[in-house]
Amino acid sequence: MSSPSSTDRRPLRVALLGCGVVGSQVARMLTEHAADLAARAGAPLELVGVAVRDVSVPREGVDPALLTTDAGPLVDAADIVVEVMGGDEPARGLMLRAIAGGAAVVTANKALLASDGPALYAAADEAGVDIYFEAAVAGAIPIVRPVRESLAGDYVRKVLGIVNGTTNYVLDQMSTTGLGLDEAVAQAQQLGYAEADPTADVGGHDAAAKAAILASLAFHTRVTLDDVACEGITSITADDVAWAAKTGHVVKLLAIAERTPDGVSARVHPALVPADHPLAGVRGAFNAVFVEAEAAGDLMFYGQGAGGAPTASAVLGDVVSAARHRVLGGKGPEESTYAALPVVPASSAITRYQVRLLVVDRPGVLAQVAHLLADQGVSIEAVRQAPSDRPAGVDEPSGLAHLIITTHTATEAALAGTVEAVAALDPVREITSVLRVEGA
Ligand SMILES: NC(=O)c1ccc[n+]([C@@H]2O[C@H](COP(=O)([O-])OP(=O)(O)OC[C@H]3O[C@@H](n4cnc5c(N)ncnc54)[C@H](O)[C@@H]3O)[C@@H](O)[C@H]2O)c1
Ligand SMILES: N[C@@H](CCO)C(=O)O
Ligand code: NA
Repeated sequence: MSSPSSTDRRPLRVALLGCGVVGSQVARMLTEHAADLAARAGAPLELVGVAVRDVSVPREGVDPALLTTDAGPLVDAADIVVEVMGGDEPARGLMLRAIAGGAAVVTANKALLASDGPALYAAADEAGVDIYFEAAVAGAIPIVRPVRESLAGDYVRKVLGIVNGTTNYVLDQMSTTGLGLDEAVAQAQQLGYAEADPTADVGGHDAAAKAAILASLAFHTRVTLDDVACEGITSITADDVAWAAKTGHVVKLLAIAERTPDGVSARVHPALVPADHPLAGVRGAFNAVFVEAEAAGDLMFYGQGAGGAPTASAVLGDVVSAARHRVLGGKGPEESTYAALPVVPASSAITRYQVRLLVVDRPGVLAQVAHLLADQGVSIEAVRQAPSDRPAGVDEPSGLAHLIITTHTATEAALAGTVEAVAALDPVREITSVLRVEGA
């Protein structure tokens, strides 16, 4: 007797929570690709309802009869619940309700996963249902599944990610077209990359949520948003971007998850990336995640990390995985926290600094700065001096010069302390900028 074909099987009921940038594309693809999705999943995927705030808003390609403001009963009737409404509540309560009712959950909600993921994972494990979240980190780019499954036999040492499309777009526009921060953010909003509140992008919090998720997966350790030291791009100036180019670097907002001698470090900050590093070539709103693993070596995952259709691609991949388990049995991976490594504070992270100083341009100044760094145990990799166009003052007749010092690696705490000491030196007029260097 032949096995039943995918179309003979009972349809799996899919409930969609949210029909915005991502949800509208999930709805479109579920409808347009129904036959292929049924064949791949092993059963038809039937969109049974779409929860929205306002049913009177027309949604192109979505049957208005499917729209509802009452998400609870929709969730109760579903086999697979797709949460793309974002925010904390009601998303959290609805996902827990779905799990308690035995439905699989697919979510793109990195903010919620990074703060409250453990409660959701525990509920899913207890109920024996799948919770998938590929779209939560770097949109379309397969990175959750590769780290969770493909690299499960290896040891990840470090993850360096450009995981926020909005800020990468902004930094790229600043360096190529001279566009200002606010203007570039407005463009990213129009293109559907930015969060509902773009300060989550610009302030680094969106990337920090993704760093927490990546660190948890890579190091089999529970890392939440509170563990991630976070700096955004608001202090990056046109000068920083221009000096980066002059010293052979590009400014990128990086999410970093790293195995250190004492545990695990997770942080987000702007950094100078050498122009020949693969991450330096990631332009516009594109994302990339660079993974250094013990046996695999260096890997880079690249593609569209934001936008409706790309993010919907990741969501639907997860829907198909969950559907296959419904049809064939089995279950996706559970939360893995067995290593339980200590999460170390950002001050003990090992990094390098590039410090730009404005100094009095007279003999011996460079030696004085170099001496102080040596005293503090920070070794210098490169020094560059350039004249400043700032007019000379009475006490500095020979004028001022820029001094750009790139250090070798040291702890964040040692480097920060050294910068403070340098700032107090007599010939130092100003610390113009301090940026970390990563990827070298
Ligand atoms: N836009 C992207 O590029 C992108 C990429 C990856 C992940 N995400 C994540 O996907 C999720 C959705 O993002 P988006 O850009 O589609 O957002 P959006 O603001 O465009 O859409 C949200 C939708 O959810 C609905 N909604 C919100 N609160 C609701 C409530 N209380 N009841 C009923 N409906 C409600 C809204 O009406 C809207 O239809 C977020 O978690 C976001 O972080 C977005
Ligand atoms: N606002 C996010 C969306 C993807 O998570 C970004 O700009 O990358
Ligand atoms: Na992804």
